Amino acid sequence: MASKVTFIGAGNMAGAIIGGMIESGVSPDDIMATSPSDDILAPLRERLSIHTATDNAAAVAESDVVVLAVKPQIMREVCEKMRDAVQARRPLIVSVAAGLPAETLEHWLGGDLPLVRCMPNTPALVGAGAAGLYANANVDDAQRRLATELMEAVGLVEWVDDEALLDAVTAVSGSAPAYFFLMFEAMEETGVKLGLPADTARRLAMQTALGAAKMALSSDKLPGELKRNVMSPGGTTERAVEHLEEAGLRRIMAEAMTACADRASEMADELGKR
Ligand SMILES: NC(=O)C1=CN([C@@H]2O[C@H](COP(=O)(O)OP(=O)(O)OC[C@H]3O[C@@H](n4cnc5c(N)ncnc54)[C@H](OP(=O)(O)O)[C@@H]3O)[C@@H](O)[C@H]2O)C=CC1
Ligand SMILES: O=C(O)[C@@H]1CCC=N1
Repeated sequence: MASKVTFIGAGNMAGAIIGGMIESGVSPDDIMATSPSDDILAPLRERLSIHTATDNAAAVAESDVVVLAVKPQIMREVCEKMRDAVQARRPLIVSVAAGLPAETLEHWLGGDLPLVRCMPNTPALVGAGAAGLYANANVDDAQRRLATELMEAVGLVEWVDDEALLDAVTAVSGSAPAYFFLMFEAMEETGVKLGLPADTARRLAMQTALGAAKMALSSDKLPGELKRNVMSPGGTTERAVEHLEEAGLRRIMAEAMTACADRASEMADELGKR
């Protein structure tokens, strides 16, 4: 990727994407990150050799792609302060913020801009991210390819035609690493109660999740069949899976994921007013 990409905000999500980009071979010379605090930027300069700046408008002036990666709560102020620089340069805008609608972001930045909304996740850091992308009507084919190239450097990319579906993507993948991390905590705790050392239980649980995901991704069988293949009749897995089903795991997942998607749309109502 020869385009100059600037990340406005250098926190968890931007750090994960930048780390994954460099790991995949993108030149650090093409990457810039901004933050009000040089304490956050100094390690990025030293560890990753990327460019950094504390002035968002100055950074935008040299960019082909501007990734908005600050918290949704401060996005309006951040966008309005760099509006003139954005309008002068007219880069492709990529927002990773949960909830905030494309039309609102475009308006805060002065209007009539090519803007891609992206819902990534933090496994981007290890090249195993999953992202949903939506393009507004100003994005041309070359810019769509550019956004795809940016996010494919750090994982899977799925485009959606309906912006509202990004709330579903948030529930299925954006927030979902946390569901699995919670599961690892629970499995480790129980492994310890059953007598294993904590680090042994943790490693076994994590390796099993990795193996199950790899196997499901490479298999032509659906997850239900792979699950049944582990469940010997009258055996141990059957007992565990019956317990999970009776305890309502599917209902709990449905409620949690619906709450997640609802929160994204609530955030659009709370924070996304023009
Ligand atoms: N974390 C995740 O898993 C995911 C997050 N997202 C989205 O990514 C965005 C960022 O989230 P996340 O990385 O978790 O948040 P973080 O708080 O980790 O990162 C945001 C960064 O922006 C910095 N910042 C604050 N003000 C400015 C400013 N004026 N200019 C530049 N930078 C500024 C903050 O600095 P300081 O702390 O000093 O204020 C902080 O380092 C959010 O919109 C979120 O919805 C999307 C998908 C997944
Ligand atoms: O929790 C959040 O709001 C952000 C968006 C998706 C993951 N983290």
